[in-house]
Amino acid sequence: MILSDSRILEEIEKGTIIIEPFKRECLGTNSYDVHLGKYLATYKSRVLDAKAHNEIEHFEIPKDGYVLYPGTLYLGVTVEYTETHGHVPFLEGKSSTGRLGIDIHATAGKGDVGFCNTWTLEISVAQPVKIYAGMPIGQLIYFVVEGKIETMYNSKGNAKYNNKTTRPVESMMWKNRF
Ligand SMILES: Nc1ccn([C@H]2C[C@H](O)[C@@H](COP(=O)(O)OP(=O)(O)OP(=O)(O)O)O2)c(=O)n1
Repeated sequence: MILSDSRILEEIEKGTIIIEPFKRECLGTNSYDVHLGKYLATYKSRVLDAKAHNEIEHFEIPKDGYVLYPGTLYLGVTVEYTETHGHVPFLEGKSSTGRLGIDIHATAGKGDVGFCNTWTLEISVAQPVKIYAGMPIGQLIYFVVEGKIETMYNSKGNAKYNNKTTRPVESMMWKNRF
């Protein structure tokens, strides 16, 4: 089950869903629109190593926009900081971004119960496209979770992406033992 607009509002009232900043006009029928933050990042190395800590460099999107090109993975970040304490948040694209050939996640759309942070976007594009800080970039939807949560994401010793930030965060795969 996906939360409706009125249920999302109820959860916000209770404090079990936090979206900052929150604007009523960004609330859709059963989703909330999130926006592209001003920081982007790319990996320093062209060849990434899944066992290594691949470093990124951050840069700001200029006021008059920044052109993204195919063949490069850009890490972006939502303007919105979110907390979700009782539901499973999912980050989805928007039809309007998809129609511009912009993918906002490579494989991960699901969030965890207890995730408290801005969302890192794994951006790739089908053809060159200019993007702007503050543009609508995706939407959050909230699923009802079935069953008791034993380990909330925010208390999990190995939660890798819960350190509050306004910048995109690189892959922390290197922290996994494999
Ligand atoms: N495009 C996405 C998808 C998810 N997340 C956030 C919300 C999730 O709660 C958190 C962790 O996502 P995953 O569980 O998919 O990531 P991992 O399994 O790699 O990390 P961990 O071991 O920390 O769970 O990252 C994000 O910022 N951007």
